[in-house]
Amino acid sequence: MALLEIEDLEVYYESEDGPIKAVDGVSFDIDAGETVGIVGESGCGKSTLAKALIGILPRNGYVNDGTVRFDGDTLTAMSERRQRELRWDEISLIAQSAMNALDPVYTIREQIQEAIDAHYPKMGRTESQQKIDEAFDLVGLDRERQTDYPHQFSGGMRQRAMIAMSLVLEPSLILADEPTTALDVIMQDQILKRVNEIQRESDTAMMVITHDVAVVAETCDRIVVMYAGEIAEEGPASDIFGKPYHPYTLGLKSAFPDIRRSEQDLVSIGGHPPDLSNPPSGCRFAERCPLATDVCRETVPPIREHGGLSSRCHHTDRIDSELRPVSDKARTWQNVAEGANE
Ligand SMILES: Nc1ncnc2c1ncn2[C@@H]1O[C@H](COP(=O)(O)OP(=O)(O)OP(=O)(O)O)[C@@H](O)[C@H]1O
Repeated sequence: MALLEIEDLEVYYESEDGPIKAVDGVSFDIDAGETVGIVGESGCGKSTLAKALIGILPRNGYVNDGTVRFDGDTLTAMSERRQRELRWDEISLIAQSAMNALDPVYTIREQIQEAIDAHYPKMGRTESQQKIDEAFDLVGLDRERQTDYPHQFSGGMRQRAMIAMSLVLEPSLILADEPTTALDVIMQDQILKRVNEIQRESDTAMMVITHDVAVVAETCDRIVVMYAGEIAEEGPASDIFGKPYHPYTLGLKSAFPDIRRSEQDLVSIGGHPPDLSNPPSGCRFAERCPLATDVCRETVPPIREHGGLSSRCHHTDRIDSELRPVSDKARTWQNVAEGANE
């Protein structure tokens, strides 16, 4: 049994134009100790998915259908109170705004101590101090800085402190929503690798949410690529980055600079994701896809398997010959938006 099982999950937002289908029929599992990356452009439903998993959707958001099981318990059938308890005990969120979540009037140590007190009210001071020291060591922060206030920390250090705070509580699952957005690339890489090591030592599962595929390339075991509320493609990280079979993944991959290659076109996928209150009836990516034909615009694509990959595309058989060779050229993606392949 997987630690987290998501089955046909639908998470919608109420709006004047009808429900916004931010997550629309998403299914995947995360095993204990596994790191799964959720990637996709802004607005594809990544944060909504994370918020639904731990029951912190905004007032107009709701789980329309589907189930989420955590360690065998069905989260989607639980009261919000029970979900909250579980969230504190077992699932920890490192949110986009984590860096700013520290309270300016308390020292870092006091804030971590408070989190420990809330979770483990019976733990003595010596043990909790030991845990804080260990957590500081793990994220590479100097123990002597525990008595600093947040403003004495740089952005990167504040983020490390937040990660230390979530690790001290020993969750079984860490949800990291754009955990390193505000940091430079080298720092991002260092922190994620460190969290990765810690997580492997303790068998903690992790779900990393990001729009930057490079961030998750080395740290994740498996990648789920989301587009317009659906899973476009999923599979082992090595295949997703090495040889994906969904046009969107190819575009996304080319849109991020590869530091190992010196000469590279700056690629951006032309056009915009569809309106999620009225998504297209066929493939949601068709309008921006260089391979799209009539069948894509009319019929929901089947899920095709290529090795370990599952790709929701009508034309996976044309990827190798037609798209892969030109996927890193800017014009491949620009022409579509300009209607050149109609
Ligand atoms: N409170 C809300 N009310 C209505 N629609 C919302 C709300 N929050 C998000 N949405 C919509 O739901 C869709 C998915 O948004 P979500 O924030 O989950 O995407 P995302 O992939 O996490 O984007 P980002 O990377 O920018 O955070 C978008 O179309 C967004 O406009």
